[in-house]
Amino acid sequence: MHSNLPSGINQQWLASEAGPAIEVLVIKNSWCDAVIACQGAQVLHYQPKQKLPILWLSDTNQFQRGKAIRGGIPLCFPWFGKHPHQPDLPSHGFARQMEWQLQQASENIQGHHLSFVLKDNAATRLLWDYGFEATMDIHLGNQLEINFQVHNTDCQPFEFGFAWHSYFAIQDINQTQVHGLEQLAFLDQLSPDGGYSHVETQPIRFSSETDRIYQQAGGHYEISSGQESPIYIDAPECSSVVVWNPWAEKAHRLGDIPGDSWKHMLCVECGKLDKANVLLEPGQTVSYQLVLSR
Ligand SMILES: O=P(O)(O)OC[C@H]1O[C@@H](O)[C@H](O)[C@@H](O)[C@@H]1O
Repeated sequence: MHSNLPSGINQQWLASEAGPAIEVLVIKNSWCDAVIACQGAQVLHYQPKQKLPILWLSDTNQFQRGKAIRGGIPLCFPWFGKHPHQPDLPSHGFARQMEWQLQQASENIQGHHLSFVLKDNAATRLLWDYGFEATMDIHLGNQLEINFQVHNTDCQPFEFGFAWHSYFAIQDINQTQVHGLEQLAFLDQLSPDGGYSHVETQPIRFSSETDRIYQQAGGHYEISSGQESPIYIDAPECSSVVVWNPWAEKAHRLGDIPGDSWKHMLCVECGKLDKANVLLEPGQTVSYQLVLSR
């Protein structure tokens, strides 16, 4: 229970039949409406005033503590995708399944500001045996700004990968385009040939399952879909971008993408991953920023 939350923030619990509920902070200010889960410090909803929501969130989430929430902005950390040596470890790391501590919540004329921290503990040590402190600073104003910081508190270096696995709300995948990744080599995760040998000259359009990793991304992208106003994504320090839509068949295999809801979601995931993983020396800190607007 958090005492002294500033006005405009309400603490709520998302009920789960499967066990303890998930704590969320519901924010309303003159700029936006938003919902943030303390599990994963995960933004679940962000809607600038007079505009459509920017993020997609599954209707069928069970909000079961310790289980990844499908939608919003889960953070993949300290690895992306399958663990490189131990495939039985959780996909996309453990940060999205863990409870982050709310350290600070404040309000000013530009909106609300929340600061969450996750430090190594017995559970993280079992999965990744390093001392670390990760901070997620979230500003909820006329744009959504997230600053992610990793500090190495260990006495040895470690390597990590991360991505904001953002699920964007789109009108129709068949009418959607992503601008900003033209002319860049990408790894097609669905193609058996491997390697960063694929390049497209036009904005990305979608007509089947798509799962691509770009490693030399420029940091500025735009998603346009039908008549809706575009979504702008800025992540200047993130050279890796994953573009993912599961299409019908994989959506039905995965949890929490019911019916044709896969047509209304698109993941554009900014971070540093795979061959762009970050090596952090003891005592060092690195930080990355993500800004979303519409
Ligand atoms: O179901 P998860 O673990 O959230 O992962 C969803 C997807 O995440 C994407 O980032 C990957 O590129 C996909 O291959 C994967 O299927």
